[in-house]
Amino acid sequence: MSFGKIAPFRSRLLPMPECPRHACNEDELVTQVQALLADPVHQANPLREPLAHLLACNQVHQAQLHRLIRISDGYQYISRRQQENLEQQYERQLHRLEKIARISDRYQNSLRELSETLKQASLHDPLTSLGNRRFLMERLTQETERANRKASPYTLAILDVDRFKTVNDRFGHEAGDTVLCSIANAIADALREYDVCGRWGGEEFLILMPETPLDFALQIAQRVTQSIKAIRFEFLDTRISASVGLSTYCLGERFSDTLNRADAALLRAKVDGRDRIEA
Ligand SMILES: Nc1nc2c(ncn2[C@@H]2O[C@H](COP(=O)(O)OP(=O)(O)OP(=O)(O)O)[C@@H](O)[C@H]2O)c(=O)[nH]1
Repeated sequence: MSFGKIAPFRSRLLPMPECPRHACNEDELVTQVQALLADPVHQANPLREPLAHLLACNQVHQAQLHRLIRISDGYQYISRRQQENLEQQYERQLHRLEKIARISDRYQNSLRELSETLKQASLHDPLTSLGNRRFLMERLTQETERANRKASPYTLAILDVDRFKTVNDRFGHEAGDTVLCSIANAIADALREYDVCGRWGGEEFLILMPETPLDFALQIAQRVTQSIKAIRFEFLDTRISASVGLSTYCLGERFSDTLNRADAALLRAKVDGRDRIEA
C-alpha cells in the first residue's frame, strides 16, 4: 500500500493570520501578555481576568495543536518508513530470487555436464576411449534401420589381435594395455570419417562401415591390418598382427545374424593361420 508523498502536517495548516499589531513572534506576545497580567498597575483592570482566561485557553490550544502536529508528523514518518520497507523488501526478494536463479542455473549446468559425463562414460571404453559394446549395439540398431530404409547395407568387421595373450604373459598386463591403445588408434586412423569403431571386448574390436559393400569393406580392412602391423613397440621384437572376419548386412535380417557371420569368418581366419581377413 502506498501513502504517496505526504507534506508535513505543519505545512498544510492554513497560514496563521498575521498579528494585528505587528508581525510578532507568538512566544513574544505571550511573554508580553504575561508581563501585563503580572504588572500591579493593571491589577484592578476589568480586562485582566478575561485576558488571563484567554491566555490560559490559548496555551491549552497551543499544546493540543503541537500534540496533533507531533502525532501527524509521526504518522507520516511511519507511513513513509512502511513505504520504504515495502520497496526494500521487494528489492531484497528480487535480489534473493536473482541469486536463487543464478544458483539454479549453475546447478542445472553442473547436472547437465555430469549427466553428459556419465553418458560418455557409459558408452566409452576407459582404456582406449573408443565406443564400448553398448555404444556399438546402439549404432548397430541405428545403422540397421537406416540400411533397411535406404536399401543400402553396411558391412561389419570383427578384428581380433593375434596371440595377444603372449604379450601379456611376456611383458605384463600394462604393456598389453599399451598395445591395445596403440591398436585402437591405428584402427581409428585407418578408417573413413563416417565408419564406426569400438571395443567389442578384450582384444576384439568391431568396425561398422555404413553403406559399404563387401569389396570396399575388404580394402578398408586391409588398410586397418596394415596400419596395425606398422606399429613398432620398443619391447617387442615382432610385429603385432590381427585377424578379421567380414560380413555384409542382408536387408531385413537381424544385425545379430550379420554379427554371427562375421564371427564365423573370424574363426576361419584364426583357424587358417591368423593375420588374415575372411568374409
Ligand atoms: N592387457 C590387457 N589384456 C587383456 C585385456 N582384455 C583381455 N586381455 C587379454 O587378452 C588375452 C586374450 O587371449 P586369447 O583369448 O587366448 O587370445 P590370443 O592370445 O590373442 O590368441 P588368438 O586370439 O587365438 O590369436 C587374454 O590374456 C586376456 O587376459 C585388457 O584390457 N588388457
